[in-house]
Amino acid sequence: MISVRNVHRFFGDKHVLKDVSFDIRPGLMTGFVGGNGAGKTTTMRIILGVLAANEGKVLVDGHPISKDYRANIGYMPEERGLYPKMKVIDQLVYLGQLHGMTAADARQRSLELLERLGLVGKPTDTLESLSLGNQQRAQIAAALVHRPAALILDEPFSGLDPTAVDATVAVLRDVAATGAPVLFSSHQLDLVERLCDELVIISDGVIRANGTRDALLAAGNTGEWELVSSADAGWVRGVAGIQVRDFDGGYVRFASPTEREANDILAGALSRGTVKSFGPVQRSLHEIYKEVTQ
Ligand SMILES: Nc1ncnc2c1ncn2[C@@H]1O[C@H](COP(=O)(O)OP(=O)(O)OP(=O)(O)O)[C@@H](O)[C@H]1O
Repeated sequence: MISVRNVHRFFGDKHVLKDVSFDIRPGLMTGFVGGNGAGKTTTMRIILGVLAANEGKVLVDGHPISKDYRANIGYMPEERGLYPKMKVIDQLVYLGQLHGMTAADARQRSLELLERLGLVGKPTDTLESLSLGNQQRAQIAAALVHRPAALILDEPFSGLDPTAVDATVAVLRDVAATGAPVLFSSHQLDLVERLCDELVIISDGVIRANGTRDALLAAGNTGEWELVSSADAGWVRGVAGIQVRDFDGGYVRFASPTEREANDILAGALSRGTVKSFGPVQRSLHEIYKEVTQ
């Protein structure tokens, strides 16, 4: 597990990371979410050691992160790192060799990654001759070629089409399944909600929320329920203890003191007709994000 502990960072007198602490657990995908300038890239650079913290530390399994561990992290930097004029396959093999792989192993792994990531184009194409989305796939392959022990990816999904997102997620999940901690930053909350196991929300250099995605979404429970039935749902307005918030024909949205009373409404609807849908109203990650970052 990678742990960021009480990290502060200043640029001049600008305090851009304020007591930042969170964990990146092995085997899981952790989404790092925050608006422009929130501090995501700065935090990632500090984990990688390309930037120093003014205060605080980065630990791996409770010990200060070592040079060797850092060298073995698969990193996709914000500024991307590949050479535009060099052939994609040559760069990947070169990066693999820098990490101690044989040329043959690096080539095999690179070709396998490019195929899995669905690179449209030839591995022998230069980076600059590829479309932006395909360049992005090559950059992702570059972070993965040496079978890293951990992954830190700055906006890996930006510019990818939905098919490429799915292919990338499948590959990242495979890396996580080897026990690697995986951290990725993103502005795309819908993607983060779908993809990550854990979430860290940062704004203005402060961690605003942190935990499993399911726990964060559950905390977004509103105590309200929605029901869509074939019969008119007007009768719900007469049920003691239930507050109807919205009502239109077979649709009703109501607040219920407990799940039990909400289920009684479901039973009542079933006795009057068929039920198309029923369930708690949950706030989206987008709504939770807006609330905690305000
Ligand atoms: N080298 C630097 N010198 C001065 N200020 C910097 C430097 N790097 C980052 N900052 C400032 O630190 C703050 C955090 O920036 P950072 O790049 O970490 O944010 P971010 O969350 O990654 O944003 P984005 O989503 O826009 O990439 C910003 O106010 C930025 O201007």
